[in-house]
Order: sequence, then structure tokens, then C-alpha cells
Amino acid sequence: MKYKVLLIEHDIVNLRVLKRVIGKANLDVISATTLTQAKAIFSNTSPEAYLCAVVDYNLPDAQHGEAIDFAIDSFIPVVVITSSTEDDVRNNILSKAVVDYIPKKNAQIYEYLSRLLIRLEKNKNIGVLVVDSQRKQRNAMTSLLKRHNFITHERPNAESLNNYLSEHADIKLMIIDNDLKNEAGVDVVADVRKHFHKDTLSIIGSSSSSATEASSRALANFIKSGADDYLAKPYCHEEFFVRVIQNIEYLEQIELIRKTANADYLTGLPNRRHFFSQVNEYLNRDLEHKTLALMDLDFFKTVNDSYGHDHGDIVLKEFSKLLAKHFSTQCISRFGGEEFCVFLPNVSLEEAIPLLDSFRVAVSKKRFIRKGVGINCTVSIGVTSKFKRKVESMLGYADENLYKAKDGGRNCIIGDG
Ligand SMILES: Nc1nc2c(ncn2[C@@H]2O[C@H](COP(=O)(O)OP(=O)(O)OP(=O)(O)O)[C@@H](O)[C@H]2O)c(=O)[nH]1
Repeated sequence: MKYKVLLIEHDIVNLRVLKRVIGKANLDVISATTLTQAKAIFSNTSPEAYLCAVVDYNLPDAQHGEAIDFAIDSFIPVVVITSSTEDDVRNNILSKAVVDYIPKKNAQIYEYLSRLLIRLEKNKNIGVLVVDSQRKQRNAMTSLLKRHNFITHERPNAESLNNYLSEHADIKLMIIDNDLKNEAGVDVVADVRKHFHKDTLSIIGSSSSSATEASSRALANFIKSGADDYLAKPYCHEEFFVRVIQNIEYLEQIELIRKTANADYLTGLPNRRHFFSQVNEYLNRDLEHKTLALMDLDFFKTVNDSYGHDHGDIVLKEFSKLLAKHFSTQCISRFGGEEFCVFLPNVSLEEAIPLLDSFRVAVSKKRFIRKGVGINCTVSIGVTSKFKRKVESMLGYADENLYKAKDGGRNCIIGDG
């Protein structure tokens, strides 16, 4: 779903630039130059369709931030932009439940806004769990989190916490108070860490000790027990968001590194190393059937030589998409060059051959087009269900069959004889 952003800005030049920035973030812009106009537009739509509103503090018909109140009352998160440098304007803005406040100083604000919009959209799929015995504290945190579009979860204690986390895969961050009714937060963190690794769940410990020494002891205890960060109460909103965002971004970076390490650079398919680790997991499960197919595009050198390397790359990418579509529930991989592999767990050789053959036919019928030039390609496939302890043995048998398929004229499948 493509979200909308309600933009209320009276300066025409700025309006044009902001529209471009928001459009570039792949969001639909609904713009108005006055509050009256914004109200008229908004009356026909539901707030759920909006990611946020970007609102100028000073509008011709709303000179003191009234447009902010309108957006908040309409349940849309608000980002305020203003050219005012006065302290009372800043204080007035920050006294309202806004997401952020951006002074119109220089061109950098557009870059900042662009990153903020992307963050707000991503947050819609990210859950944050607040574990605190005090309802007031839980409400204060969840209301701040909702402002930034997070999915919020609350628990008054640690009862069945591991089950709750397992059942809610959207939760990427847990903020936990140390003074829970029947347990210390640090002990709960130590237990949670037995089941949820730092790569998949971030934890911020929290406590309301007013003494500096006690607070720094709580921090050390939390970190030693497996938390990633610490938030002392009372906290200011900006510190709260900085810590939340930093911990979420850390997880996103880990995820990005993991994806990059596991993917083939050209096609995005799992690479050979990742394929081996996936298949080995299946092999440890003692499956009834195990089938593996090795595939190789036919005369691919001729494709490169006749149409150029770029066209060859397009063929490899399109072939990969087709492979992923046909074998969406199996383990697939680009092994390198024009060689691909599919592991079909719990599929017998007899069941696999028609599936693989329908893929072979689909490849032979596809026109791989680049810059208006279309070419056809075929694929040879060697398939096996023979297995001796390791995946490498299956690859050896599949390779022998692939060799026979090439030798037998290509564009065909050869199974165990
Ligand atoms: N465009 C492109 N070509 C690649 C890539 N990796 C390997 N190749 C090319 O794939 C071709 C493989 O050629 P060969 O091993 O001779 O095999 P073939 O021409 O497909 O012939 P058969 O396998 O016998 O049907 C070579 O020209 C490689 O340069 C790549 O990432 N992109």
C-alpha cells in the first residue's frame, strides 16, 4: 500500500520542493496551502491512509500552529516545519504531541525529512514491547512510540514473556523496567536472552533511580545481563527516541549485512554458502525424500558473445526470477556463472521431474528482452535423489546427470538411471 502524506505549506517554492522530496520517498502527496483547504481535502479520507502530515507552523489562516492541532486531532502523526527561530514558537511546538520539528534553515532539512519519512513508513511494521508494572509509565512510552508509527505491545509483568515474544514476530525491541512486581528486570533480560539473540531482538533496560551511582549500577547490570542499552527515568522525549531509533537501526544494519552475505550480488538469489547451510539444516531433520537438481543454461557463452555481457546479465536475472517463482517453497541458489541449484525437501524424484520439466519448458518459451532485442535460452538439468551423508554427494550425482543432459543434446532433464 502506498501511503499518503498531507502537506500543508503556503510558500509555493517550498511546497514544490517538499512535494518532490515526499514523492521521491515513494509516497503520495496531498497538498494544501491553507488550513481551511486541508480540512476540506481531509474530510473525504480516512486517517489510516496517511503516513503523516508535514505542516508549516505559520499559515495565512492558522498563524500559531493551529494546523498541528488539526492533524493531531485527526490522528495523523505530525512533522512541523517552521521558519521561526523564536523560543516560544519552538516551545509551543514541542508542547504538542509532534513527531519532530524541523527549522527551515537550509537545504539539509529536505534530506532530513526524506530520512524521517522513510523511518516513519518502516516503523509501521516494527513492534516495540514495553514491560513495566506501572500503567502510567507504560502509557507514556507507548503513546510516544505510536507517534512514530510503531506497533506497540504492553505487559505489566514478565509472565509468559518468552511465549509472548515468540508469538509476536513483529517485536524487534523490548523496553523493560527493572522494578517489576515479582521480579527484577535484569533477571528477566538474562532469561529472555537464552531464547532471543541480540541479532533479532534489542533490549533497553530502564529504571527510575534518582541517584547517579545507583543508576550507573543499574545500567551495568542490565548490559551484563544481555540488554543493549539503558534509559534512566525520568527521560526527555528526544533521548527516548534517539535510543529507540538507534537500537532499531542496529538490528536493521545486522539484517542488511546478513542479507548481503547470503545473497548472490547479481541476481539476489541465495549464494552457494547460504544454500549449503539451508540444505544441511534440512538434512539434519531426517527427511523421507531428498531431491537435488543442478541446472546450467545452454550455450551461454554464445549469448554473451552475440548480444554482449549486459544482455547476458539480464538473462541471468530474469532466469533467477522465474526460478524463484517456480520453486518459491524450495531452497534455490545461483552457484556461480550460469549454474543454479534447487533442493526439494520431502519431494521424491518422480514428483520432482514434472516440476522441473515445467520450469524447463517455461525457460525455453521465455523471451529475454533488453533494449528491444529479445533472445531465447534453454536450460539443461541433472537431478538426483541419491544421498550419502552429505549434500556434496548429491551434488556429485546431480552433476553427472547434468553432464549427460548436456551430452544428450541439452534442453532436457536427466535423472538417476
Ligand atoms: N553475462 C554474464 N556472463 C557470465 C557470468 N558468469 C559467467 N558468465 C559467462 O558464462 C559463460 C559460460 O560458458 P561455458 O562454460 O563455455 O558454457 P556454455 O556456453 O553455457 O555452454 P554449455 O554449458 O556447454 O551449454 C562464459 O562466457 C562466462 O563468461 C555473469 O555473471 N554474467
